[in-house]
Amino acid sequence: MPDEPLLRARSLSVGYGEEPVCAPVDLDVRPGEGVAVIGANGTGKSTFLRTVLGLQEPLGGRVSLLGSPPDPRTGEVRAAVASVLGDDAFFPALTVTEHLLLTALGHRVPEAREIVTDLVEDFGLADRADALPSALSSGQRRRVLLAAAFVRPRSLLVLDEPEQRLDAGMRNRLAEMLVQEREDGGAVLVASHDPVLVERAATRVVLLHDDGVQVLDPAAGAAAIAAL
Ligand SMILES: Nc1ncnc2c1ncn2[C@@H]1O[C@H](COP(=O)(O)OP(=O)(O)OP(=O)(O)O)[C@@H](O)[C@H]1O
Repeated sequence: MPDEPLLRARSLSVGYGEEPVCAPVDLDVRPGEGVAVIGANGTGKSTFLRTVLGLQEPLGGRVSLLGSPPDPRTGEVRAAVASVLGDDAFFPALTVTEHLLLTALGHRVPEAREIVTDLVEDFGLADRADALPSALSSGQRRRVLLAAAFVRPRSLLVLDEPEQRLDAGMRNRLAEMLVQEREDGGAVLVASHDPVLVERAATRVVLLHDDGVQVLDPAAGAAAIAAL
């Protein structure tokens, strides 16, 4: 279907057991859009992201990713959807550069070495390029995980609180990268507590509550974060 969004949720209820963690969500995410999901701690942002990625079952309603029920195992989803959630998994004997090269080569990125070198620079890791994960700070490990999402082809980028453990300079650069992503026709879905990131990178904001879901413009979304 030509008008099919990358992601569509209709009355999507997410949670654990029988218990929804927030009100049902309606959402479409299309190329060129940046959607930020905001809300107080425990309102279901991560649960929502995991559900739309097919990592957990919805409690009710409908969700489609690339036009089908989300399944992270399909080649189509693996090729088009890059995500960084809360997990922190590394090969202990591979350096920063080797992790990024592995990801790039696994996704058949042409000129992988050049792209990895540029991203190592963009993520402020040039002086740690040959370091093993055990020799990185927590913020540097976070940068490697984020760089791995940017090193591979993608139509939809899904990030769960990417600002975590990043300093102010890196948060600003990340916001710029997300704007560029949209301007290049990519789509971004990001859960965040960072008002600056949300105001700059989002085109639309979804505020999760127990009793309802509000759609806000980016400035109102940033103000809502400050008031949580
Ligand atoms: N595996 C689980 N089993 C049962 N309940 C869970 C599980 N994981 C999370 N929860 C609960 O679900 C609710 C939503 O959690 P979630 O992590 O989605 O919130 P969040 O909005 O991402 O929070 P934060 O801003 O703190 O990251 C919370 O009340 C949490 O305690």
